[in-house]
Amino acid sequence: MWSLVRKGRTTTMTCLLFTQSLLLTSNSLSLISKPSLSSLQPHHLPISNLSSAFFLNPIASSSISAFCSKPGRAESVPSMQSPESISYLTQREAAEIDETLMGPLGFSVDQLMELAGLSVAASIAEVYKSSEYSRVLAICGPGNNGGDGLVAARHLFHFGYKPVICYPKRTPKPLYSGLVTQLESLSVPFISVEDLPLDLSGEFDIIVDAMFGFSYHGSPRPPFDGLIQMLISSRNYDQTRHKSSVVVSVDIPSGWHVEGGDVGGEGIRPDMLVSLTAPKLCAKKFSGPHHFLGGRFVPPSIAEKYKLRLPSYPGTSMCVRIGKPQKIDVSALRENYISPEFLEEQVDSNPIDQFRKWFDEAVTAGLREPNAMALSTAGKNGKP
Ligand SMILES: NC(=O)C1=CN([C@@H]2O[C@H](COP(=O)(O)OP(=O)(O)OC[C@H]3O[C@@H](n4cnc5c(N)ncnc54)[C@H](OP(=O)(O)O)[C@@H]3O)[C@@H](O)[C@H]2O)[C@@H](O)CC1
Ligand SMILES: [K+]
Repeated sequence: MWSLVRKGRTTTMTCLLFTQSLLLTSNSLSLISKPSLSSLQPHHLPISNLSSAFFLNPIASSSISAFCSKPGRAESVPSMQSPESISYLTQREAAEIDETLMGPLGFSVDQLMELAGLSVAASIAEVYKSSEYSRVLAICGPGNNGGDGLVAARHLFHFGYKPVICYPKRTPKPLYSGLVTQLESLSVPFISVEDLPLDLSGEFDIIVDAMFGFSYHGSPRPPFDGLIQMLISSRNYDQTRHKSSVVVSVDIPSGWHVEGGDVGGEGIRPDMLVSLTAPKLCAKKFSGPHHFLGGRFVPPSIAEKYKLRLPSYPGTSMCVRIGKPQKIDVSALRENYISPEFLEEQVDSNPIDQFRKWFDEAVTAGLREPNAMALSTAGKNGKP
């Protein structure tokens, strides 16, 4: 926010830079609504032709205030999808699609795992910023779900998080040993089950549950039974003393029946579920706040064969939010626009130059659509 104050005058100008729509107004000036300045039609005023009449001359004005949305809120917002309009897979369908992708369709498991893990990391980064949730524990199982966890941890490292890996049942295949080497080369620590702290919430902000995916069956065997219990305890942690770590499940909340969900009612309750390829039936029972879909690699032939109704991914995003929209704490949205006062003498006498300065500042601050703006003015009587 910039504000200009000169005592003894009553005239006011307010300049608002928005991230979405363009609206230019003044007492008697024309009204320009969407689209953004850069794409104005001829009958609209292009930015270079904006007459100084659109801006209150700083010398004649007494007070200028400009507000802009806070930098860093440029989070890409994936589209919401109604759960009813999305297909859910049985365990058999999930395995069949996997086989088709890696058989006749020519994909390799490495490729799909890389995209799956990247989707998981991207989903996490959409919701849990590294500035607040940097300490990540990825608990990885013996199969491909565990591989997704290893890949996600590597991407999270590159996104600025500090991952630690618990990988108790390593699979001696080159794919997995390669993933381990890649993490080791980044000095990402591996921790044994025995060395895990009893209180995971005290040590980690995010726990990535990559133990079991769609091939899980029966009851969890050691050491995963104990690990699942640790995740349940971490969620029940006394939240008055600490913030509890958030649990992000990859494809299936580990221990849940792939189709029936948490049938015993005592399983893990993840905060986030990242379904891969398409959600499995158990995802209908997921009641946490963040359900994402990742694995942007489903060819139309697969979608047609299995009559899959899947959401479209926004832009170039590797993930899309599905299910209910994120609950928003309205009070947390409020931002305090405090900036040093700035004096009329500091304002450029040429309003176009002044505007350019503000525009450059908005670009530098990383605002979304800095070219979208609204300008309003008030007359000498202080009225708009
Ligand atoms: N296109 C796609 O679909 C893609 C899928 N991808 C990912 O692959 C996942 C499926 O992977 P997956 O098939 O390797 O099986 P997964 O669920 O990781 O576990 C198997 C391991 O768990 C073990 N195990 C089973 N039950 C157990 C128990 N009760 N207690 C203990 N252990 C138990 C089992 O051992 P076994 O029972 O055979 O002795 C085996 O070692 C999928 O969910 C997704 O995340 C992406 O990577 C790429 C794209
Ligand atoms: K999982």
